[in-house]
Amino acid sequence: MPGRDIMGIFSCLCTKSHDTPDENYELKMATKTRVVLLACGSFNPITNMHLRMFEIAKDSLHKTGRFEVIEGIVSPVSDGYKKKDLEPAKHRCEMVRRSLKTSSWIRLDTWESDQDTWTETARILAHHKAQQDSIYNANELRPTRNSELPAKKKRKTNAGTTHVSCNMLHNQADGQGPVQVKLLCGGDLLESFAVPGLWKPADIEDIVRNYGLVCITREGSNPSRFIYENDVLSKFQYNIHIVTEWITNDISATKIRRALRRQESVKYLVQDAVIDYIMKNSLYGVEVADK
Ligand SMILES: Nc1ncnc2c1ncn2[C@@H]1O[C@H](COP(=O)(O)OP(=O)(O)OP(=O)(O)O)[C@@H](O)[C@H]1O
Ligand SMILES: NC(=O)c1ccc[n+]([C@@H]2O[C@H](COP(=O)(O)O)[C@@H](O)[C@H]2O)c1
Ligand SMILES: [Zn+2]
Repeated sequence: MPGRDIMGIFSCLCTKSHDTPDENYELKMATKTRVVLLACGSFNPITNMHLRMFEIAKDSLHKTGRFEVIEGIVSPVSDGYKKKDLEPAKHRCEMVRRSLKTSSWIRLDTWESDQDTWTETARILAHHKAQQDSIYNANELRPTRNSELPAKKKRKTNAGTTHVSCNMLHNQADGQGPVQVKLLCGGDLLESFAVPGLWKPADIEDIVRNYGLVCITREGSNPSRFIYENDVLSKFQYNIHIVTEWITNDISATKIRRALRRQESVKYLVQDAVIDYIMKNSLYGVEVADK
């Protein structure tokens, strides 16, 4: 008789009994989904608000009691994005790297910025999901060929069939399920989904259906209303986590670049290590006094 998993979603034919909740049932129900937060953007340059975004999102996901955020990834867009005033990726990445020196859980990933051409965000998510899955498979899944299973666990399967789905089921039930990679963004990025021709409808659906979004409110955006007005986003609303940032801070990279161009201070708006780097490399039109 097919087993019944604790969430009522999966079933399998293995020897483990799913029919009666075991003594670890409550524990299993409390098991958290591990999440990697992926932020895509220009980071031109990275600001304190980009960094805050990760902290706010992590707190909010943890408060649900359902998620454990295990890593944050900053993925700067490649030079192929060709946005106005975009500094070369090597500079943007170096500023990200330096600004993350004080974080124990957020890291720079240069896979996207290393590409010669611009890459759609759905492809970036797919890349990082594949990375996570390969770690998961190597460390935890360890697919067992049916022939290697202990005799009492052998089942009638096609000879040599890999016992993956069943192992996966148990790993999930044991809380060791695959890591989810969610797109972390501000309200403006979410609302850019409505800009004609900017995002493929299939990519939008892929992102919200297969990955999930964590969206931080931002001055001038109303993510809840935006989702309400969009059929696809409404359908997958369960996979979109909106976080209201009450300590509002309207830092934007555009404003930072403007201030720098005008030789105004940006101290306490971006990390000191980033300011140092901007000064040393005369980025964003900064004129260095002793030059
Ligand atoms: N103040 C903020 N509040 C919430 N989200 C933000 C904020 N600043 C940036 N983000 C988010 O960070 C991600 C990367 O954004 P991006 O690099 O475009 O920064 P930006 O400040 O919007 O820069 P620019 O002004 O050059 O567009 C996006 O998802 C964006 O919505
Ligand atoms: N179709 C898409 O996948 C698509 C379209 C527009 C922007 N984006 C991404 O959104 C981010 C926007 O960053 P900016 O706000 O700095 O332009 C970038 O990472 C960019 O690659 C993706
Ligand atoms: Zn932006």
